[in-house]
Amino acid sequence: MVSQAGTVPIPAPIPASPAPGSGALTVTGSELLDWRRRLLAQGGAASDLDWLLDLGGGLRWSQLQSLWCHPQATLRLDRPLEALDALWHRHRCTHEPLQYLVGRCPWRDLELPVAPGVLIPRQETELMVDLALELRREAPPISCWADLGTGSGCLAIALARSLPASRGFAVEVSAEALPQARANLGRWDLQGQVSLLAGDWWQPLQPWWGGLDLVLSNPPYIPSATLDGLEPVVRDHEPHLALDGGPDGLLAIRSIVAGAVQALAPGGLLLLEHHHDQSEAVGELLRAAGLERPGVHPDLEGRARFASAWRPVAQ
Ligand SMILES: C[S@@+](CC[C@H](N)C(=O)[O-])C[C@H]1O[C@@H](n2cnc3c(N)ncnc32)[C@H](O)[C@@H]1O
Repeated sequence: MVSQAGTVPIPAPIPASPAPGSGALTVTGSELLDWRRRLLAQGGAASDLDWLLDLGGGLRWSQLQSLWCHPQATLRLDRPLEALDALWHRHRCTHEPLQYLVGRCPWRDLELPVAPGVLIPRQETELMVDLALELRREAPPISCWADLGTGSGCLAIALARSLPASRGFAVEVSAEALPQARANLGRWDLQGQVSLLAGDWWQPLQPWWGGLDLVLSNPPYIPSATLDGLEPVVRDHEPHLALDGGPDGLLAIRSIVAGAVQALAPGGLLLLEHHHDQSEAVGELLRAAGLERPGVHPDLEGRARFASAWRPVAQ
């Protein structure tokens, strides 16, 4: 929308990382559209560049669209075009994910700080929180839960915000991810509600074994041999500890499922994300471990991407 004064209102504040480079923060619509045209002529996807303009420059997509009709409007960016240019160039040359370059990733209703060494939270994972709450709708209230392999802390933060009266645990083994998860939990003021525990899957949760009403995990599940075939933006920059699920992709899932009967509370729920072709194998692991009512849940494209199962109440 263009204001009376002909200035496109840029909503505030991208919590600004200091803008690299120098240059004017105020540009006209036509300057910006020329700049965009020039960059795209050199290659790259328009959707990626517009993402950078949004998250890196503070220019929402709808505001960009309005410039086609109002190229004379002036607007204020969070970073000068020279700095955005430099980030785009770096992304195109090195395949570094834009999320790492701007230091943030939109996920559910959050803008999560992310950095190399931490998995960039994925869209499909957004579904896990609502799925878990829906599955538990008829069950007793959740008082204690855990997120295994918390990475940026995305699932733990979203779950804690949805269940403010609960106690949560976020487990992570990566020395690079732990400080990011700690900072992100602090950013949403959740340190008192969610304890961040360093270690291997269930091990740091030992004092709470038998008392966890809900455990979520998006573990590494990509078969090792497949990693080389991933897009360079993922393969060369995201942490393999977060991706590599061993020879058949099920190494981490096996460990998590194996500990679930002991660690979940009676009647507790385990919910896992997995690769699109692992649904059957994960279901078998859940049944073989003594969990009951295994469930298969689709992502937004209808592919089976989540598995759930319950610890029997009487055991
Ligand atoms: C696929 S990522 C998920 C991160 C985050 N939960 C998300 O959904 O974006 C898997 C996470 O598990 C962590 N991880 C790998 N092995 C682990 C282990 N043995 N114990 C605890 N966490 C582990 C990785 O460091 C990574 O952060």
